[in-house]
Amino acid sequence: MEKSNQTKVVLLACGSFNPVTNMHLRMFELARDHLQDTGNYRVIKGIISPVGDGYKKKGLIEASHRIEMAKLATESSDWVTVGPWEGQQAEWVETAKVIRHHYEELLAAERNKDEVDTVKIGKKRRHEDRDGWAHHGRTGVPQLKLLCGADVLESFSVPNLWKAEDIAEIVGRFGLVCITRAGSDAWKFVHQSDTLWRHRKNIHLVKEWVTNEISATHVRRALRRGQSVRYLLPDPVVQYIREQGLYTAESEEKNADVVLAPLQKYSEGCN
Ligand SMILES: Nc1ncnc2c1ncn2[C@@H]1O[C@H](COP(=O)(O)OP(=O)(O)OP(=O)(O)O)[C@@H](O)[C@H]1O
Ligand SMILES: NC(=O)c1ccc[n+]([C@@H]2O[C@H](COP(=O)(O)O)[C@@H](O)[C@H]2O)c1
Ligand SMILES: [Zn+2]
Repeated sequence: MEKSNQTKVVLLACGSFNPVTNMHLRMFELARDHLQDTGNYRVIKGIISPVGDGYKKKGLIEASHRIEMAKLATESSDWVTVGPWEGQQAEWVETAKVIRHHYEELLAAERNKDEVDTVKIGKKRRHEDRDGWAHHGRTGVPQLKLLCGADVLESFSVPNLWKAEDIAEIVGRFGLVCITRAGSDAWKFVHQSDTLWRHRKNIHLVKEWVTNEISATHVRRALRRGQSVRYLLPDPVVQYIREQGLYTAESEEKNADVVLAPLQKYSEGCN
């Protein structure tokens, strides 16, 4: 039941989605259950944001295909949608920037809703927290949280992959919901990082008890070998891959000799 003191939340998942799998969709369901079980949150929307081609990950096929597959995969969901903006950018976009973009969209939508409602406009407050990030005190604006798997959380410590200030902004200003597996050391990881520990109240670790090892890498491998991927991906996605002839030995070699965009950017010291 909806309570007035519940915080509305939108979940944003950034990743390759090369292709989107049933596990990616499960992440959203697990995260929503976890947040709503606390009694403090109401999850109103989920957004899948496939990364742009500029990310240069090995085997990454065109964003237009990955966006289309994500749209087909979410046709059956009444709350998870696709955010195509990131995938449409020519250059790779840092995740913190992607979150900011979606937060601006939420604010704009809320502004449109109560533009003429002077009572609500009267409630508008802009305040800054202890880290200096502006928050909009308007009651209607949902929180936007990044949804990811434990591998992304653990990648925070890979040298030259993430900027420290981006990590601080993601966990400090927005918040993180992370799907972990039984036996995963995500809590230890949070404990060992001063930034993550400082913002631990904004980090929700969701334990997945029924472990599911579906990975896009496995799916691409099976497709190259002409094996069935049915029930690993939603049927419309399987059909699209077949129709378009996606995921071949050739596509797996894309970007084989290129450095991943963030590593390129941050190792050059031009951040
Ligand atoms: N089995 C899983 N359990 C928890 N999170 C997962 C799982 N698979 C993917 N994720 C998460 O889904 C998001 C998108 O990941 P990504 O597109 O890399 O999928 P993937 O299946 O890991 O693909 P790949 O094998 O190409 O790395 C990331 O946040 C990742 O951590
Ligand atoms: N510094 C950063 O903002 C940064 C670094 C590495 C990966 N990422 C993002 O994390 C996601 C990881 O996706 P994959 O697990 O498919 O590689 C992508 O959306 C990528 O853009 C962001
Ligand atoms: Zn991955």
